[in-house]
Amino acid sequence: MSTPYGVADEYGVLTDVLLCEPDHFRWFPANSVVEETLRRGTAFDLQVAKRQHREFIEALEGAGVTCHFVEPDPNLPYQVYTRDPDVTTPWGVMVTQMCRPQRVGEVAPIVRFYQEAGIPIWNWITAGSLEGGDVHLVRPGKLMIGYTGERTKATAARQAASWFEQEGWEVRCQPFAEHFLHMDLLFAMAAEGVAVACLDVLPEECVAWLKAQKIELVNVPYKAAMELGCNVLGLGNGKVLSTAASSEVNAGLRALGLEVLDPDLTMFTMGGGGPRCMSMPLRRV
Ligand SMILES: NC(=O)NCCC[C@H](N)C(=O)O
Repeated sequence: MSTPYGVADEYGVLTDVLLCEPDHFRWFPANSVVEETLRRGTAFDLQVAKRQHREFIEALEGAGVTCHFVEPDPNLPYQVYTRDPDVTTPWGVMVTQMCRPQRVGEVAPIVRFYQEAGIPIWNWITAGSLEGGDVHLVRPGKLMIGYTGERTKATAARQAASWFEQEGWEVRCQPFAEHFLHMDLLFAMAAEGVAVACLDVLPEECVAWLKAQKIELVNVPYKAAMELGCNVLGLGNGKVLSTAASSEVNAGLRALGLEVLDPDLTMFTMGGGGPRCMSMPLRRV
């Protein structure tokens, strides 16, 4: 690796991560999860969100991860989901292209962060929108990009795929239904060769491809997936960051011998994003 930053998979020991404080976080209808939250009339509470985000940081720091922060911008209510405007690769950052008008501006503080940190920009998506929640480095050399045609367009998925393929990677571009927002509502790596997956929904050919990569899948039922049960963050060293509400998923991961950290993150999961959406790994070893 030519720089001290870079990520080739989702389970090497996480040393550095990019977050954003939820100073300007609020819910607005942007996806099926938050639409359901609003339909139920659940009250948003910024103080609770701030307290939960602090617990999230404490869990990461307790696991030895250094947290870096992008500058919060009052115009960007979903900036806390740092997964989406960028993807760290072994060669530098791939800056993505956000779909929703309310999130397009996230590119500015993200790029400013990388420039100031001296982390190189490797590539920049130009072929339509692509959001980081759809990009999964399942093993070094094996990438899956989900696309619904909404948040991530097929053209943009192919553009990203071509850059990874030029580096010798195998890339699977996987279509799925728009209702599920990002692939990381249905699937995420938890540890080497272990992922959580909503088998009710993931297309069969996708499940077959993951199994061919020798990935064991911990099933997450539909209802739990819509509560962000799949949205875990692998920390390496046998640790995984999930949430307190995902008790069945956590039990499944513990049964495989993994240590599960489970802060309460309901203010964020009810907005459509969990631990994976709220973090962009900058370096794994
Ligand atoms: N990777 C993710 O799934 N990110 C969550 C984004 C949630 C945010 N409320 C959005 O709709 O864009």
